[in-house]
Amino acid sequence: MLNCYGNRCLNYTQYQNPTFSTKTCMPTMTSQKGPPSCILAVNAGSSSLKLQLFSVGRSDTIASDLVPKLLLKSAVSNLASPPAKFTFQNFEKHGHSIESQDLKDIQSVVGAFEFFLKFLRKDRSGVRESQVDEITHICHRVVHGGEVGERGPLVMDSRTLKLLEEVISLAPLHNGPADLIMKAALKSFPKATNVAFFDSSFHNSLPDFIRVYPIDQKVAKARKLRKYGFHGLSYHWILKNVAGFLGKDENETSIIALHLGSGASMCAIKNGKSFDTTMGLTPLEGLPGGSRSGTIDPSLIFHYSSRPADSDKVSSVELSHAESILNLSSV
Ligand SMILES: Nc1ncnc2c1ncn2[C@@H]1O[C@H](COP(=O)(O)OP(=O)(O)O)[C@@H](O)[C@H]1O
Ligand SMILES: CC(=O)OP(=O)(O)O
Ligand SMILES: [Mg+2]
Repeated sequence: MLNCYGNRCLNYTQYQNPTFSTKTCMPTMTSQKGPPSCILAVNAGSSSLKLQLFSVGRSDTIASDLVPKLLLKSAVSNLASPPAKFTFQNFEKHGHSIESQDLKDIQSVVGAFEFFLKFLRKDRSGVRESQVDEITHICHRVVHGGEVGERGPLVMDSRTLKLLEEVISLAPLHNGPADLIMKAALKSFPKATNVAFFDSSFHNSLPDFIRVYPIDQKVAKARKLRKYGFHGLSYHWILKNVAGFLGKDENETSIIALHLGSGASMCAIKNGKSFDTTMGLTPLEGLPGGSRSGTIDPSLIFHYSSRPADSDKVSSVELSHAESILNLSSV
């Protein structure tokens, strides 16, 4: 799969349907329509949009292997602290010079994606029209996969988009924009296969005693309230590179990894699998981030939004009810 966290691709296995290995969360991609020609990788984060375009060719050594070649790298960053900044680097253009400009009117990752698509087709981008038309696959980083994304990547169509809409409320800062970007991509590239790769899939190895919150289990099960964990694509990339650096197999590599960006988390990786991570049901839990509190006393929210000392407010009743849910119902 292609990873937009680094400027190199990790591995590219043949694209079969896609199925995937639950062990590594890496997909094997088969296409009914034949091998991919150009792949666009899209990483929508909370403060930036990062994009890379690859062409895919046959390996010189093993004919059946497909090798991606990085053609361009682009980003719109600073979305959480405007003005947004656009960068674009075409590796096929002489000098590989980076184009850079402030985008005063772009405030969202969806706006950034639309700007990128327009720029791609401009002469200035140096990207041939035929290359854009050859985009056969678009790989999207999607933060929350909920239960449908547990086993790995999904080809996006109206049915899978609908399934994913159910988890938007669990990661509104990320999944909402990703949903809009996937819809825009399906519209702009109707012939391309769109695949969602989930940050949460890497953590499907969490042991039950970590995954389960100490709350009423009937409610927890019915509403799928449990630890999911995120930044998994980044953690897999870190794992792969650390294992490579140490000359070990991934399943013999145990590390504590930190992803420190606009969203921040930590992950304990034991023998190549996520064992514990700081983010939970949503990307709010754990370390504080660029625009989020991270873990706070769960009662704080009720005290923050109500004033229990004001006797004339009913909110004090609501407050004690809310706290009793957290206290008594957790037993
Ligand atoms: N070299 C750096 N030094 C300090 N902070 C950085 C550096 N690189 C990135 N950051 C921080 O990370 C943020 C971007 O985080 P990132 O995770 O890449 O984006 P996103 O949250 O959109 O995925 C920036 O807003 C900045 O605060
Ligand atoms: C999951 C998450 O927090 O992602 P990001 O760092 O891109 O905001
Ligand atoms: Mg990020």
